[in-house]
Amino acid sequence: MKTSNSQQQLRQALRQEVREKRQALSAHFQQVSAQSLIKQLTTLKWLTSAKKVAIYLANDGELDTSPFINWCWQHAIATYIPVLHPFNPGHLLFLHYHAQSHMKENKYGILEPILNVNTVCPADALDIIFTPLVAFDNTGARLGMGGGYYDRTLANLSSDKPIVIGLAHDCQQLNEIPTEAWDMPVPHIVTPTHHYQFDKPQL
Ligand SMILES: Nc1nc2c(c(=O)[nH]1)N(C=O)[C@@H](CNc1ccc(C(=O)N[C@@H](CCC(=O)O)C(=O)O)cc1)CN2
Ligand SMILES: Nc1ncnc2c1ncn2[C@@H]1O[C@H](COP(=O)(O)OP(=O)(O)OP(=O)(O)O)[C@@H](O)[C@H]1O
Repeated sequence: MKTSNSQQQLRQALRQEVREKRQALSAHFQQVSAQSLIKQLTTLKWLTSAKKVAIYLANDGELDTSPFINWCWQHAIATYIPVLHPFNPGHLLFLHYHAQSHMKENKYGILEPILNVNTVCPADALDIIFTPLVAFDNTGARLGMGGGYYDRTLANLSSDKPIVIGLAHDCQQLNEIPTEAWDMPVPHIVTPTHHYQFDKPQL
């Protein structure tokens, strides 16, 4: 797909700016934010009936999800973590993640469970997909790390079943993200202080 170089440069500059902001957050702020995130998420009605959720392990100053993952385990909710697809570049698999999971670093230095086809969950079979993101705006536009992994995952969902919820620090909100045709907006963003809900655009 053809897109202007200046728009790509702007997106790259916004990514860099927000990544630097979140990398600069203190360990204490990260801890407090992770606890506030649990408070926000546990009020969501979808969590009451959820059995399988996709989540991520924080990297690069992302909002720390580990206390929430523990909360899920205590409430019999199975957690799944993105693993870079071994044969299908740009795609993700979601693998069961539990206290005994054997982990290794992927090419980006992010921990992921060692591949085991028996513990893969198809994205459509998840109840909730919590996505990482670099920046979001007040229309629900989402800018990721630049690999297109979640754009592909969300574009390939064949049902409306998984609820898609982006997770971010408040400082990751921007006034406007210049979007591309392939960008998949998210209907919900949860931060430590807010739950933003975006309406589907009218066709
Ligand atoms: N915690 C977490 N896990 C995740 C994601 C994420 O955003 N956060 N992803 C969401 O998609 C996928 C990984 N996507 C990523 C894409 C680019 C880079 C990255 O660091 N890119 C470098 C260039 C690295 C290289 O190519 O050598 C860069 O942009 O500087 C990291 C993760 C799957 N797992
Ligand atoms: N559904 C798709 N099918 C094919 N290519 C795609 C799709 N979605 C995104 N891409 C490609 O992926 C590349 C990266 O896209 P983009 O910069 O928007 O990623 P991102 O949203 O920042 O990353 P992520 O989704 O992993 O968080 C682009 O070259 C884009 O063309």
